[in-house]
Amino acid sequence: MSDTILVINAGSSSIKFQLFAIAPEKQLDRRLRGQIEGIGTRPRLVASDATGQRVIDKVWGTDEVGELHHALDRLVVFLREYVGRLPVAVGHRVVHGGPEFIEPTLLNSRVLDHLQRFVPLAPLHQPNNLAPIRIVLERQPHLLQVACFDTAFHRHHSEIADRYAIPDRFYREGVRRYGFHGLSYEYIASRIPQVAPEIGDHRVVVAHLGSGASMCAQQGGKSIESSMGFTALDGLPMGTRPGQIDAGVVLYLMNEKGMSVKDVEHFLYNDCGLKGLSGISNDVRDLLSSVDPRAKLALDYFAYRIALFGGMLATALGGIDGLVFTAGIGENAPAIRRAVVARMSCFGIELSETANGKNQLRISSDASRVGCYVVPTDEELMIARHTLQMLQMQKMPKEKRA
Ligand SMILES: Nc1ncnc2c1ncn2[C@@H]1O[C@H](COP(=O)(O)OP(=O)(O)O)[C@@H](O)[C@H]1O
Ligand SMILES: CC(=O)OP(=O)(O)O
Ligand SMILES: [Mg+2]
Repeated sequence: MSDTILVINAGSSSIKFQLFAIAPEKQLDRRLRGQIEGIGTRPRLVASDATGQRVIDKVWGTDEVGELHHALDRLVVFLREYVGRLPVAVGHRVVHGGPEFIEPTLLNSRVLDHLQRFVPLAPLHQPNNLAPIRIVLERQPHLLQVACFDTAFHRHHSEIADRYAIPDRFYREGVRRYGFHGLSYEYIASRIPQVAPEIGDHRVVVAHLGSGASMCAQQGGKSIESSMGFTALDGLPMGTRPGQIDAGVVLYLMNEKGMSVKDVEHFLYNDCGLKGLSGISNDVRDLLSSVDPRAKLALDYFAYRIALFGGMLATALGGIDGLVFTAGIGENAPAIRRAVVARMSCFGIELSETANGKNQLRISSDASRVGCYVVPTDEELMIARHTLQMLQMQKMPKEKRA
């Protein structure tokens, strides 16, 4: 059997994983993809093989898999039974790389300690991203592990895009507009020449709409600007996060409502966004099927803000030639895409109702000046590509490494 690369994308309540075989010509062959979702609520492991055939579907009680490390233990047992042998490398999604980590990085305990410092900047993600790295380091210290950062793809933004209007000393210590979902955007950038050659090197706005949501202005496969900033709280409203909010609201909550720093942090990461606004759910599927006017308000707000940020990013690019939707909502919710594009019609974007209704790759009408697309993202494949590159670099003699 060929060597394999295991990819782990540990989120706030799920662990997504994929296993890739390294084919002889150094191609990546997907062998297994799955996730443990509902950790702490309804823990369930599902995985499928390369043909899409389910190889496991297992449910546990919350008393058995209440926390991330329980889920990791279960994942190790499953992989040991199903795959039988160790991968040659493990690639991880790490949400925050701070100012220093601008490319995929080989992991060791020193790097891990450094990444631990960014936990306060991504409290929902970073601890869960780092937990599996620590476990592998403890149990298999010689196994090559690579951290791939959500922030890295945006690290070449211009200085003007990277700053807040605060004194320079804060910028120097790392208070910057990082941007996130970079692995997803990097993957989409790699797909655009194949799926939409007509927008090739032009000005593209990509909307990654999942549990977390953000948008990215790209040109020539590079990120120019992002809707997110220092943390993954900024920009678009999300399932449970408010997106852009006046800092004065935070001061009000603390000064007038007596909320502590921890209270405010919990509130902003868990109780706002679509969930807070609707009072119903953070899941777009629930809101779309609800007749409650608060669900409609939340969805209208979501589409309105996506269109507003679309305008902002089009300005950063000096115009727009393509609009791409991706991630859970972007790939599967025609009604959201319709509402966004209706608000962006001033840019010359028009949908084909039929194509949009079927989640087709190209969803703009023939008359549309701007091409509009649905491109499924694959953060795990992007991580596997980076990990393979790192593996190959490690095999090179030291003097030949870049
Ligand atoms: N068919 C669908 N229609 C509308 N929204 C959907 C659909 N399928 C998934 N979603 C939305 O996608 C979100 C998850 O997106 P995903 O990209 O998987 O997020 P993450 O990777 O950040 O957990 C869910 O919260 C849900 O609202
Ligand atoms: C950065 C971020 O918001 O990630 P996710 O969408 O996985 O929550
Ligand atoms: Mg995600």
